[in-house]
Amino acid sequence: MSYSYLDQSTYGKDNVKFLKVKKDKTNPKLHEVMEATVCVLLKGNFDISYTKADNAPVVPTDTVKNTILIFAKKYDTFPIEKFAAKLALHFTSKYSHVSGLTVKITQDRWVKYDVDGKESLHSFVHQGPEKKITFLDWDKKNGTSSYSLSTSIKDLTVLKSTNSMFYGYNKCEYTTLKPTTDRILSTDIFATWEWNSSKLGSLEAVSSGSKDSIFNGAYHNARDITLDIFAKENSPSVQATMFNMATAILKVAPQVDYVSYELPNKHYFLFDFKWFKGLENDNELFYPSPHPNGLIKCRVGRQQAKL
Ligand SMILES: O=c1[nH]c(=O)c2[nH]c(=O)[nH]c2[nH]1
Repeated sequence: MSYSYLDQSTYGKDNVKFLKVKKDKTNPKLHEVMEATVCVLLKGNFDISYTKADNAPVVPTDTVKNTILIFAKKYDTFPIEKFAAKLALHFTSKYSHVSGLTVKITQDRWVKYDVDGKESLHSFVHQGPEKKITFLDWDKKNGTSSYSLSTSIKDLTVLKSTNSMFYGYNKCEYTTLKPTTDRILSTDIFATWEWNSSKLGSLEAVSSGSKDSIFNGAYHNARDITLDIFAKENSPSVQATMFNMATAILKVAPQVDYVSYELPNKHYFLFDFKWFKGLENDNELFYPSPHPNGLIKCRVGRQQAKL
């Protein structure tokens, strides 16, 4: 009897990068670029490669990389949720011992800019660290209508210079924070919406493109709602604001079951100049305090209708 056993395993290729130019000869306005980073990790019966040093079942990670790039060339990569489903169906049907997989695709944000008052047909500005991410986790045994799929916006950095408050919190002998009705609020938005696979449709339907408008609509709605509420609300706290954002997204995305936010509270502290000839500071001069930062998370679901 051996001392150990293989409890879990998965493997594949991470950081597979490509830039795809989507050309449309009939309508040059539809010309787009996608820069993406893909991670595909296979699940299945690869046990002997770990326990017996037998590589017979191993689909090399190099093959996984080549497949991702060939598929990116041959098929539409927009939206990334569809491309993830396409890859998932391929790896699980091509190799019978692959029982499932995870696919993560991270898309850079390249946006066309205006030249002479008109949107350029082919020149883009990179929007910094902001990303769109999709994550698919699927086990073949559950059938193609049962999978776990989510989409996120990550690292969208925002700041508002007023209309943010924080007061009424618990106070004890450790509390030094002063309540405020006017502070800086800044965060790196990380929002995730989790799809209900039975409402969305099978992986075949997702990979066929018939759900593209649902994915595109949810992404644009989630981004707009996040930025809109951030700007419009006189925020009582990060907690209350993120809950309102999540609720608003659930209202417009019926195929989504949960919306999560993970928001650092990137503090900017008012500098006290009173020591300098009593100089007043009317919420004008702050110093960024990158650490420690608050970190506030929530996952919001839809209330079941009461019978
Ligand atoms: O919006 C906030 N939520 C908190 O929980 C918190 N805690 C803190 O010190 N400042 C803030 N701000």
